[in-house]
Amino acid sequence: MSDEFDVVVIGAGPAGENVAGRAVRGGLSVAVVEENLAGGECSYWACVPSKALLRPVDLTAEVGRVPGLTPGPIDVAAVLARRDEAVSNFDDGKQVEWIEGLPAEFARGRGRLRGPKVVEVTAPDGSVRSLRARHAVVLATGSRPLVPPVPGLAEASPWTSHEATAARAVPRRLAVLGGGVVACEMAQALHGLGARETTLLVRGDSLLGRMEPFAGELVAASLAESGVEVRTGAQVTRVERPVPGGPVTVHLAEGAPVEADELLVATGRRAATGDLGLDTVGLSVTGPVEVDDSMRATGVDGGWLYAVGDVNGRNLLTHMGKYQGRVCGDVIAARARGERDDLPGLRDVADGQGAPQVVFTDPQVCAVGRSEAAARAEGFDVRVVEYDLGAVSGAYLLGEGYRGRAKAVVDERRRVLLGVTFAGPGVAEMLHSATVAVTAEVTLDRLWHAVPSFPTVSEVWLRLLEQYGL
Ligand SMILES: Cc1cc2nc3c(=O)[nH]c(=O)nc-3n(C[C@H](O)[C@H](O)[C@H](O)COP(=O)(O)OP(=O)(O)OC[C@H]3O[C@@H](n4cnc5c(N)ncnc54)[C@H](O)[C@@H]3O)c2cc1C
Ligand SMILES: NC(=O)c1ccc[n+]([C@@H]2O[C@H](COP(=O)([O-])OP(=O)(O)OC[C@H]3O[C@@H](n4cnc5c(N)ncnc54)[C@H](O)[C@@H]3O)[C@@H](O)[C@H]2O)c1
Repeated sequence: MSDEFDVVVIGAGPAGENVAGRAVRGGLSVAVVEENLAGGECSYWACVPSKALLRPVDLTAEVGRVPGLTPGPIDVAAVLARRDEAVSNFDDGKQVEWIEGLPAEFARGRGRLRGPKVVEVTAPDGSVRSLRARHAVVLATGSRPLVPPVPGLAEASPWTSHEATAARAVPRRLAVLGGGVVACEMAQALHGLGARETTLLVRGDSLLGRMEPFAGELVAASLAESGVEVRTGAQVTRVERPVPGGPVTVHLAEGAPVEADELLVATGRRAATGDLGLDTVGLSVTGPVEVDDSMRATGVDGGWLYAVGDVNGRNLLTHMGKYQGRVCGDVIAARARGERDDLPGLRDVADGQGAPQVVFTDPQVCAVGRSEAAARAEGFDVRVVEYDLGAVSGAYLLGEGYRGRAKAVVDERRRVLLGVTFAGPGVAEMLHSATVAVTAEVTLDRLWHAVPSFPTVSEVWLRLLEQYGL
């Protein structure tokens, strides 16, 4: 078994797997090092289980809007069983098979840099193997949940998304700290699956702070209507859990403390750069690993170190990590062959213009490109158009009380879209139309000829253009 490869990838999450796939396709030999399960957070403790838990809750809300249909009670045991199936019962056999079939070497263990182009792998049995990279080492180690330094919080052993998505039972009383995507999605999922007393503790005054304000307002209203208590301006001062596994009390700067059976902390994530041996290659990193648009880490002599996915902090999203992985694998292969490394496909363009993202709540929220605030901050000549999604004929036919909103941010100088946001039931599948329009910089005058079908919610495209004046 050779210990020298063209490329060594540390981390077999979606980003690392894509680097491996593209580098092998480019004719290179690759080793992939993974300390836990091949497939990464996304497959077992993030995207996949959270969406498996949300789907029945989402569908129940959807059915409830259609006159003549009555949603039945959710069979929680069946939902958890389906979640387990979706995460392959935490067995990564198929993923390892895929990596080995590329073909690439799969090395189970913790990877750590030991100087330029050398990765030391400590296997679960404690044995150590040294892998040498001829061309590149790629960090694809993802991110870890961030638990803020609130007195008593860490000692209370709260859930993070890791435990919440893998829950074996749903607590009756749940407190959720945070107001971002994980907090909204998991509060809704667990409330719908039986956490009858769910309290969302939001530090600021709105949910989903990075998106257009109406998105967070619609999600907050929906959560409140379903019975979730949304407390904005909540400053947690102290947490108590005298008996491990027993009730937890969350003290706030103002108002009554919240008592719950479980506390979920969803206050963001930090890049997984700890104990990676970055100091052995001259990098001192406290946050994410900074990279250029070819995914190459900045400040490393010889330019052999790359970083893709959550660990580079560009956009903490699976599809963006996979995209970066494709760019990275291809650019490494081009450089290894001594070919041009600046062709259009060999640079990350999408991250800088606003990554597409779907929040799988009810209503769903999806956005691509720049929000109005971001576009203005960047100095664009901005004009915005908005439309009530519930006023589109197709929305009326989907159910009673369909509520939603659409917003387009236009660059007036070029008459192209800088960003689009939709919030409403079932809008997730509409996002890619916006992603194509924003990425391809289609002019509004040309978009006018992209005729949406009747009676679909997509007719909002027509309404937005009419609002604009076409
Ligand atoms: C609850 C939740 C829901 C989410 N839902 C979505 C969603 O719906 N859509 C979406 O696009 N994104 C979603 N995300 C974000 C998404 O999970 C991440 O962006 C994605 O997993 C990042 O992929 P990655 O490959 O960079 O890292 P990861 O998936 O974290 O994989 C990194 C891998 O590296 C391994 N590793 C780390 N250090 C070492 C080491 N030193 N040696 C060996 N192996 C190592 C880890 O074990 C892990 O397997 C969600 C996140 C959370 C928390
Ligand atoms: N559907 C999806 O695409 C999806 C789903 C889940 C997660 N993700 C990704 O995972 C990443 C992590 O999600 P997240 O929700 O944990 O992070 P986030 O950054 O989206 O939200 C963090 C929230 O925690 C709050 N917060 C931070 N520090 C706090 C403190 N000390 N006290 C109280 N509140 C505090 C912030 O105000 C914010 O509301 C996101 O970047 C997201 O892109 C994506």
